[in-house]
Formats: sequence, C-alpha cells, structure tokens
Amino acid sequence: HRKEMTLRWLSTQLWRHRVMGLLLALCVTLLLMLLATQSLDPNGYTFMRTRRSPPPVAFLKTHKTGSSTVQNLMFRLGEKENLTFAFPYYAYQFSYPDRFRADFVDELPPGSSQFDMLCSHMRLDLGQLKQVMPRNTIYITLLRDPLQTFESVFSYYTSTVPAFTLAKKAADTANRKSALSVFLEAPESYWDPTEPGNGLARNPMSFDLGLSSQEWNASWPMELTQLEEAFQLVMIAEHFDESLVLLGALLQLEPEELAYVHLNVRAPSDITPLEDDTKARLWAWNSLDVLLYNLFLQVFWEKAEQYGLGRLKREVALLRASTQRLRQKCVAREGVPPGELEDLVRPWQTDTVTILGYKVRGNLTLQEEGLCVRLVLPELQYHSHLYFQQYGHDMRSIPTD
Ligand SMILES: Nc1ncnc2c1ncn2[C@@H]1O[C@H](COP(=O)(O)OS(=O)(=O)O)[C@@H](OP(=O)(O)O)[C@H]1O
Repeated sequence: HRKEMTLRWLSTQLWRHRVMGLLLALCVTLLLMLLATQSLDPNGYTFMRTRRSPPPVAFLKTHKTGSSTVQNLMFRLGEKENLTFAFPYYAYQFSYPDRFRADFVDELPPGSSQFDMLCSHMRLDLGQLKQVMPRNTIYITLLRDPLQTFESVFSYYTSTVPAFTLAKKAADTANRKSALSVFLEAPESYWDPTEPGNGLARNPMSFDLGLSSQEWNASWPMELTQLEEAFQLVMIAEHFDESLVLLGALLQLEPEELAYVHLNVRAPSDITPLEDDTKARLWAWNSLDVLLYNLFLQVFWEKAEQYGLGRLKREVALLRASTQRLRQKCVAREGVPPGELEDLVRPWQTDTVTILGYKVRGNLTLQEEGLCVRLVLPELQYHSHLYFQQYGHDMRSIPTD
C-alpha cells in the first residue's frame, strides 16, 4: 500500500514537472515572439505591440498653431504602421487657400484600399473631405490662443499675405514702428477681402476651418455645431500635452508614440511682444477666432472632465517622462539657427522670420538615428520622404502657368 502511495505521489510529481516544462516552453516561445516583433519595428520603439492599427485619422492642419509638431507625430505613426496617406496631388498643401476638394488628393497607391491618414494644410470643406476618408475616420484639429496665432501668422507671412505686405511697406517709412502695430492701427485700409491671398489676414483659424472668416454671419451657429459634431477632438496648443493624451486615448497610442519636440519655432528676436493696446486691437480684428477658440476651449475641458482630470494628470506625467527620455536620447542641441543645420533637418524659412531647428546626437546606432532624425524632421522633408515612399516618385511641384 505504501509502495502504491509512493508511486502515485511520484507520478503526480512527474505530471507536475511535465506541465511546468510545457508552461516554461510556452513562455519562452511567447518571449521570443515578442522580441521578434520588437526588432522588426523599424523605428526602434521598445514597447510591446499587441494592438491593432489605429483608426483612420484626418488632422486639419491649421496655420501657426503648433500643427507641424502634431503632423510630425502623425507622420511617424503612419510610417511605423505602414499607413496610406492622403497627399495633395501637387506639392504639400491641398491647393491652399482654395476650399478643399476631393480631387485635390493624389490617387490611392496600388495595393491600398483606403486612405488611413491625412494631415496636410487645407482650407476645410467637410463634405469634400468626407468623400476622401473612410466612414470611421477620426477628425481632429488644433487651435491656439488667437492673439498668439495672429502674431505668428503675421510675422511668418508678412511677404506672402498682400495685406501684411502693404502694412510692412508703410511701416518701413514710419519710424521705429513694427509692421504689426502699423497694420493694427488701420487694418481695413490694407485688407482687400476679395483678394484670395488675404485669407490668413483676419481670423486665420476660422478661415482654415472653412468658416466665413470675414464677419459674423447667420450661418455661423450652424457651421460651428457641424464642426463640433464632426471633430472628435479639437486640441488646444496652450494645453498641448493634455491634448496629446486625449489624442492618444482616441487612437489607442502608447506614451512613447506621443513623444515630440516643438517644431517650427521662431527665433525669440522675431517675436513681437504684445502691449495691452495691441492685444485689444488683435482681439477686435480677430473676434471670430476669439469666439471659435473660446467655444472649443470649453469643449476641450468638457472632454477632459469626461476623461477624468486625475487620470489626465497622471498620463500627462507619463507622456512628459517619455518625451524627456526621447529628447535626451536624440537631441544634441535645440534652438539651432538654420545656417548651422544640414539640409535634411533645416526647417523652411521665410524672409521675415528665422525658424530654429535641432541637432541630433552623433553617437547613435543606425536604428536610433532613424528614430531621432524623424523626430526633428521638418514638414517639407518628411512630407517628400513619405510621398516618395508611397508612390515611388517625387512630389509634383505646383504648375507655374
Ligand atoms: N507643442 C507645441 N505647443 C505650443 N506651440 C508650439 C508647439 N510646437 C510648436 N509650437 C509653435 O507653433 C508655431 C508653429 O506652428 P505651425 O507648425 O502650425 O506653423 S505652420 O503653419 O505649419 O507653418 C510656432 O509658434 P511661434 O514660435 O510663435 O511662431 C511654434 O513655436
């Protein structure tokens, strides 16, 4: 009887060993599979990739709001996930400042059944945009404090927006006055509302969102409601990290995928400090943008509250930590003037402002370098790289006739 007991005990032990062995083998296989997925990741992200591809996204890229920073994030995500981009047929904007039309988009590349991502400058037409993007697309955009936005738009586009150019000429003869303050003293006298190039000269964010941006009209409330319904998220530049956390939740992204550096930053000497009277004038001239911003700021905080303010705060901390890690790994120097940057990472300049960039560290592995260069890659360079990757030929330039 004792012998029988010992045998039974022994066989239970053996059986246990066999199960343990099997479990161990299973664990090792799973671990190897995970490692394989990680080393296949072209950008060297180190988190586990167990989720499906993100849903299609249309990011309405507004002017001078921090939108190149968000676009860069989208570009990195799209490239990593091998998504199909809806690119403009010509160059890198959808025939701006014309109102968007579905036929401004280049064709679907062979092998793709739908566009997954769109994030180039346009003047919005929701109906047309919906013809291009799949039904389950997530619509997002970004707004910034209207006074800061206008000041940035003015200085960047002084030579391209006719109303600003006229004011600059007047300022050149007026002693020691900034072009912006000369413009704001009598904006109507420089501004021809029938000139299409003047779209950004008043309420630039409303203009980009496709609203009638020249004056309040009866269709505004309805148009605003449509925008509020269409956009799952309107990010706010003043709460950029909170905005990214909400974006990450919509697209099911990891904090590592939300890490960023500020792109398209002006040299501090090009920023016109805003005195109180300038602020009041800016406010009056861009009152529709003020209204738009205030509405979506309120919507933003409602969304944040629904998400949970405590949870948001915790996740902002995680995002900042991962951003900090990536910056430390990648960036040798920030705020670098264009003359000291290689062509690849030099941001586009205009003749009235200096746009600063980043120097990437030198002691990186090839894989890390790929990740780091993409992090600081300016809009035009990244756009042409992705365009070439998708179509196998260079971006077309805009016909000159
Ligand atoms: N993360 C973040 N948060 C807040 N602000 C940011 C961010 N990233 C960039 N910026 C500032 O945004 C301005 C550039 O905006 P855009 O990239 O939209 O410009 S563009 O229209 O694409 O040329 C530019 O503003 P100015 O420096 O005032 O011109 C950038 O400094």
